[in-house]
Amino acid sequence: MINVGIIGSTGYAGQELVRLLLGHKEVTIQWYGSQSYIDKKYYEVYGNMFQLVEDICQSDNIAELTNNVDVIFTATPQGYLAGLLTEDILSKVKIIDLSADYRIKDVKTYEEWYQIEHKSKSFIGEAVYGLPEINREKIKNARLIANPGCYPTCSTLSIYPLVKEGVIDANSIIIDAKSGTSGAGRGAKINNLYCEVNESIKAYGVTTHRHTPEIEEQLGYACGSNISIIFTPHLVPMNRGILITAYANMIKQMSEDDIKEIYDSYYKEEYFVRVLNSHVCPETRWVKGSNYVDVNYTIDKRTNRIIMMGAMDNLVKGAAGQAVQNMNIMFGFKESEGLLQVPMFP
Ligand SMILES: NC(=O)C1=CN([C@@H]2O[C@H](COP(=O)(O)OP(=O)(O)OC[C@H]3O[C@@H](n4cnc5c(N)ncnc54)[C@H](OP(=O)(O)O)[C@@H]3O)[C@@H](O)[C@H]2O)C=CC1
Ligand SMILES: CC(=O)N[C@@H](CCC(=O)OP(=O)(O)O)C(=O)O
Repeated sequence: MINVGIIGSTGYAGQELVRLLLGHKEVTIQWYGSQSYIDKKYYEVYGNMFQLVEDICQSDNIAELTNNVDVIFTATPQGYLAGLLTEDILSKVKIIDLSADYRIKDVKTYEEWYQIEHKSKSFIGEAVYGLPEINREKIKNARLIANPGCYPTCSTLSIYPLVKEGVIDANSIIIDAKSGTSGAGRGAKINNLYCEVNESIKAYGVTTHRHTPEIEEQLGYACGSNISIIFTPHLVPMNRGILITAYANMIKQMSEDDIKEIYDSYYKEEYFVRVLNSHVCPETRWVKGSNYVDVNYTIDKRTNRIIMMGAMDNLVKGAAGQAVQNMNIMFGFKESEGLLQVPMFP
């Protein structure tokens, strides 16, 4: 058994970590960290935890936490972990950070897109980008995991094999993405009120969304050069879910069967990536509450483009589920431990 602390346990990603870890055989949650609910019972913040969690929310005393747990999840705003991380902390405990603090290797790019100064640049090089399907070996021995963003997880897993195999021109990629509102967190913001979101759909962060450089970096590794893509997210009136539809020019002529072989070769051993049957389009409703990413593609022969699609739950594979998957790999547990939830429908 290992002991776990969650800083930011009262946010949407944090509560999803609690939900998943309560069903994990190898884990005890020792620390329910919070900023606004200190000394309140956790179930008073999240009623679904009534009679399941008796613990109270605690302040983020990282020194005490470090001495009492084996791994800390930080499900906190951008810049929080970077502001307090030290070698002393990392020498005692493993950290899985759900924010973007250590995802982008080039600090200038990070500071430009996030508009904040990075407070602990020296750890950026060491952090491992926690996308198990691509970086599993590096994750095994990591002390610090940069858990990928929600849109980047869905986008990278949907597109990566075709960039890596040189089937598409990576610079021609256009990603149209949609997210449910839990992606924006639990904090009160006018833009996320019911009347502002319900029965409407809008693009946001057009040309400026901070996930653009993260996706470019990961797909850039696949093709071995710096790339520029277009990434446009949309906010849709649903609680959970991300759908991406990506377009790119084909530079290798291949049949749909050939493409299928490529996807299968990358993902047939990957429990959490489901390559759907021919021409079945991924849907958020078929992955909700689970750690699956459903992917598929179609060739548009008229334009010589390929359309790649992916769907997943932003709070599970897009955040907490992926974080637990990373923890399982780091501690040598079965990778799917605590993550076998069947998608919930309706
Ligand atoms: N929501 C999503 O789909 C995804 C989120 N993430 C990332 O996870 C992180 C958390 O996101 P999310 O759960 O949505 O956000 P929320 O706003 O729902 O939660 C934020 C959490 O951080 C705590 N917190 C806020 N400010 C501070 C602070 N200054 N010091 C310590 N704790 C603080 C809050 O405490 P309290 O509640 O007590 O105020 C809360 O527990 C972010 O970095 C986000 O980018 C990653 C992938 C997907
Ligand atoms: C709908 C919505 O607002 N989504 C958030 C992305 C989700 C998130 O929290 O960002 P990370 O995945 O980088 O941690 C956004 O666009 O900023």
